[in-house]
This record gives sequence, structure tokens and C-alpha cells, in this order.
Amino acid sequence: MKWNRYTIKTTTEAVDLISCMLAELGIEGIEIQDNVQLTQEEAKTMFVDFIPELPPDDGTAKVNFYIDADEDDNTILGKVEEGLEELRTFVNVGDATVTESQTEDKDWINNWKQYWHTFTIGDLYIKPTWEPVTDEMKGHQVLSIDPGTAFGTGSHETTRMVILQLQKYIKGGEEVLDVGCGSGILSVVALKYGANHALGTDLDPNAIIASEENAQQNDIAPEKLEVIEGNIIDDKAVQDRCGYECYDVVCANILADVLEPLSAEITQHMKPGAYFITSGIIDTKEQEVAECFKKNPELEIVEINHDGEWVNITARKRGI
Ligand SMILES: C[S@@+](CC[C@H](N)C(=O)[O-])C[C@H]1O[C@@H](n2cnc3c(N)ncnc32)[C@H](O)[C@@H]1O
Repeated sequence: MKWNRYTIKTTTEAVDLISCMLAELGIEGIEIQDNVQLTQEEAKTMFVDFIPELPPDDGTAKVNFYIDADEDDNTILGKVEEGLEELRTFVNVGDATVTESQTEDKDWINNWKQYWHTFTIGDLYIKPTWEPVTDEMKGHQVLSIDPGTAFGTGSHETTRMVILQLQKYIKGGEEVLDVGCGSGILSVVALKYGANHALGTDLDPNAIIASEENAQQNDIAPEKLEVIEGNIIDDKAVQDRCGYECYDVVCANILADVLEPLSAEITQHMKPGAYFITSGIIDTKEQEVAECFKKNPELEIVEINHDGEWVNITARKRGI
């Protein structure tokens, strides 16, 4: 599908009013480009782990909006220009010029697939579902994955570090809890290495679908991998569904701001001696997350690993 992209050159003070005006015209999915720095509070609510340094805010902004090229008869552009002139009477809209460009005719959902190919982590081959099993894979564990729109191809440093830990700590027969399961990749790896059962949780409904499909793709019986939608940190129904003192291994590849509250809650679900394998921690937050883990007297940190700017902290529940 081709989209006509319109860019309004304006000021940061007019952005909110322009966004409302566009919404009233039925235009959805606008994009704002400016150099206004996010506050720490905003970063938290948006699950942003670190805030990039921006050039100084010069008060200018661009607002982009998109219209399906087949439906664009230019009438909407006229209405936008009228709306901008109306706004000009009570807010500084700056140039308020509108320029047009056309986006490429690409399948944005699937385009990334051409760049992702089979790779290995230790003795594990991870291959996209659309690539074949080759002779060199014989005798090795092979994971076939299509993440769909969920996170988790295995190629990200954070996922890779958890997989390396699963290769170390899964010995066979474990009960696994996979918090923030995404594509279900960590559960499927744990099951491939001999875990008895995995329960995945995620806030994203797409993760539930992708995990179930990936389990099926890897010949995992439906009763071996169950997936539920919800937040284990503060939803009692999800906590009850996960059960208490019943997991040998919990993995969670989620941002630091989620791992911190999770570290206080999670031990009630773990058996004594169970492992809590976490990743998704940007290195600037390593100390903060480690301190948080130490506040839970039931947890002891057993390992900290780094891959690029990402950190894995593996802890153990005291008891045996
Ligand atoms: C970085 S992805 C990890 C996906 C996969 N486990 C992997 O390692 O590749 C993090 C996932 O955590 C989910 N998530 C974020 N906060 C969560 C929470 N409080 N409870 C459950 N899932 C959460 C996101 O929707 C996302 O799917």
C-alpha cells in the first residue's frame, strides 16, 4: 500500500493544537518530530529505558500525517490548510507550510525478514520458520521461530544472554515461568532443553498468539507451554494463575523499570533454590537493578553478565 506523507513545519507550542485539529478531521497516527527532551517521568510511563541526548530545542517542530494514496483526492489537504490558518489567529503556528512526499510501497510488517537468517547460540540453531533445516543442523537442537509482531527472534543481545543461562541451568524436568514471553522463544528453548512445563505471561495479546504458534512450530505439545495475558506484578488473578512456590526457573527479559518491582514479587512463585534469570537491563541501570534485587532478602545474585550495553543478572532464591 502506498501512503502520501504530509509534513507540517510548525512550532513546538502549536503541536498539541495541530494534533487535535488533525484528529477532528479524522486523521489518525500522526508523528511529531522535535527536540523537546523527555522527562524522567515521561520516559517511565513510555517504558523508555534511557533517554537519548537531543540537540537544543529551537522551538521548531514537524508534524507528519499519512493518507492512503488511493483515497487521497487532496480535499483533506485543503481542510488541513484551512485549520492551520484558523489556529494562526491564536497560537504561533510558525511557517505552517505543508509539504508532500510519498512513502515507499513496502510491506513494513514483513520487510525485516530479509535481514534475519539462521544463527547459533552455543549448540542451538535458531532459524526463521521460512528457512530450511540443513545438514549441518543434524544432531543439534534446532529452534524454528516466527516472532510475528511480538518481540523475540533470539538475535537481540538480551534474549541471547537468557538463552545462554537456560543452556546452563535447565537440566531436565523443570517448571519454568517466562515473564514477558514475547514470541515465546525462551519457553520453547527451555522446553527443548528438557524443562517439563512452561507458563508464559505478557501484556501484549500478540505475544500470546505468537507463543502458541511457535510452540506448535517446534512440536511442543499444547499442555507443555501455556500462555496468559496480564501483569504478574500487580494482578492477583495472574499471580494466582501462576501459582506459588512452584517454579524452578523464572526468566524475564524486560526493561529495568519492570524488573525492579518484579524482583520484590517474584520469589513467592519460586521454589527455594530456584533461579531468576533476568535480562533487558541497560548497563547504566545495572547498579540500580542489582540494589533492588538485594532489597529482597530471599534473593541472592549469583551471576552478572554483559553483552554490548546490555546486562543479565541471574539470582537464586535462598533456601537450599
Ligand atoms: C524484550 S521483550 C522479551 C521477549 C522475549 N521473552 C525475548 O526474550 O526475546 C519484553 C516483553 O515483555 C512484555 N512486558 C512488558 N512489561 C510486562 C509485564 N509487566 N508483564 C508481562 N510482560 C511484560 C512486553 O510486551 C514484551 O513482549
